[in-house]
Amino acid sequence: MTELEVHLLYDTVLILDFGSQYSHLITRRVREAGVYCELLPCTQKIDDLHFKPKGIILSGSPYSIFDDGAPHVDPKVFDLGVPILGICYGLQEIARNKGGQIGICEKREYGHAQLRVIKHAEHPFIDRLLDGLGDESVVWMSHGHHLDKAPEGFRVIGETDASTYAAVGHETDHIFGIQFHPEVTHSVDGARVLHNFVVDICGCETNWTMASFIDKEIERIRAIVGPSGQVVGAVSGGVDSTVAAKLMKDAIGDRFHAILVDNGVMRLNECQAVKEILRNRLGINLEVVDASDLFLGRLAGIKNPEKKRKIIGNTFIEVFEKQAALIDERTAASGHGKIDFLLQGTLYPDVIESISFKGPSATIKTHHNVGGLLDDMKLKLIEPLRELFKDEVRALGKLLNIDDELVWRHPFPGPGIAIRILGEVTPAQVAIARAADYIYIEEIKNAGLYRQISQAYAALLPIRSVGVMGDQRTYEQVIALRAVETTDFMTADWFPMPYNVLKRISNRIINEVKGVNRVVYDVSSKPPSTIEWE
Ligand SMILES: Nc1ncnc2c1ncn2[C@@H]1O[C@H](COP(=O)(O)OP(=O)(O)OP(=O)(O)O)[C@@H](O)[C@H]1O
Ligand SMILES: O=c1[nH]c(=O)c2[nH+]cn([C@@H]3O[C@H](COP(=O)(O)O)[C@@H](O)[C@H]3O)c2[nH]1
Ligand SMILES: NC(=O)CC[C@H](N)C(=O)O
Ligand SMILES: [Mg+2]
Repeated sequence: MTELEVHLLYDTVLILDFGSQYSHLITRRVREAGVYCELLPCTQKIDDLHFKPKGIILSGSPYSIFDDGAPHVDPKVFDLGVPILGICYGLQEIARNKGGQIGICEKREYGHAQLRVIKHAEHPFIDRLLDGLGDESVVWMSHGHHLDKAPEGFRVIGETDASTYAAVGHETDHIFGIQFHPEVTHSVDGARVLHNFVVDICGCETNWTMASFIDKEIERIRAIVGPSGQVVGAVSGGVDSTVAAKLMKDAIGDRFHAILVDNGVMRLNECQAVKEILRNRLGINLEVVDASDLFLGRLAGIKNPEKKRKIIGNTFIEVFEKQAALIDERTAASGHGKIDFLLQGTLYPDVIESISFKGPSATIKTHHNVGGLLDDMKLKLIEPLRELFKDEVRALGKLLNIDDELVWRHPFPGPGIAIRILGEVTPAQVAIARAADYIYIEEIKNAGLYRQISQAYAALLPIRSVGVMGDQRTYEQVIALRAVETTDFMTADWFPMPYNVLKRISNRIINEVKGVNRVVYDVSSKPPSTIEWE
């Protein structure tokens, strides 16, 4: 099946990650240039690579190149004969391998710098990297080491006041290094530099578009599933699983079975709404399996967030397995094969996170994870979105004619409202949290702010406070409103909600939701807080 992998269908640039916090951005910028690329840890052995990249980018790194445990690249990258671009630490790594000299900056350079472009009429290939930048360009620097001497054969193509070797290139080996970071928007012509590298230097075709992806992916799914194979998919109504489901439906029609598990902690009216939207607008026959009693029964008495998450994750698996078996029975006479495949909406950030060369990071939260389904099920995975970022998924959704309402939906976690009710999850608490959340989102939409906010929800706190309503003392619970802005959900800023909107929301929640007499607004960023309260 390897001939169907995406990196064999598109010209692919390989980005080797040395742990910089900007490595994902390099990936984003290259894709924005219309070129497909993949991020792998810098420890990737070239002999184990399943494809030949058209070019390689070495990222920056928080390490000092002189550190004992500093990460290093497989020297075989230099034997592949493809263009290489080193960024910051990546440049230093090139120098280390090619015999240059690296030294410690007298003054750590952090922030903006003026790059002066140096042209070489007699060496036209190296001029390509900074082509179109004019004589000078503002770049962004973040380093404490720099080159004291470039390796043999490298010429300076750009300098700043503090860095003599701000950009270097090798005319015949096609190896380049830059001390600045082209991937951050503070480098004004950064996107142009990366475009120059992947297109004009590596010669990649700029055909990575979501339109071409659709055709290739549908073909790929058909080849994998075969003419009679059947597929089940866990579909939540979230944008990822909806887009994945639409692709699958377009590829194999009614041999795809979408299942939404009602775990009793979905948003108000959510299951029915999702079912109707998916059926009426996308032609996907989604089956809602009501397992709310099972989930709520198992959650009874549980206060610990991690326990809640695990119970919900495991129960999902159980319900899902049972359902797949039922579908097999039901379709036994259809002439279709048995269900062999499980559709997942895994995105590239999930994949990237699990490949870091530093190994897995500390567990902050156990994300309910469909991946867990696999241990017990013999189903093989199909993950059409595995190579995509969330904004690419949204673009894909639009091309697949999925409504804006679905495409721009705020993400909703699998464990749902259970991790937004602090303390014990009971049907009564679910009802309060749901009602408050519904009003909150409705008012955000009324105010025209839904798209500006990346994710918003109401959390129900387990504490009571004193209030006065109709001259009576009340002693009731607190709703905490959360709204964040983020692109990647790894970091997030709290959203500056206009006061008049807050006022309306607070009024409505206190008046309309029984059991709540106080509303507060969460002004914490991630980090150090997280988006969900549990
Ligand atoms: N209630 C549910 N029923 C069936 N599958 C679910 C349910 N909740 C989550 N899933 C599965 O878990 C996967 C991961 O959930 P996740 O919330 O990350 O993605 P999503 O719901 O598709 O999109 P979004 O991130 O926008 O909410 C989903 O793609 C879906 O396959
Ligand atoms: O499908 C999911 N299953 C989970 O278990 C889960 N936990 C958190 N989230 C979502 O992940 C993003 C980051 O959330 P945190 O800042 O709370 O970790 C936010 O978008 C959260 O809603 C989940 N999604
Ligand atoms: N941003 C970077 O890649 C920094 C590389 C290295 N840590 C230095 O300080 O020079
Ligand atoms: Mg979701």
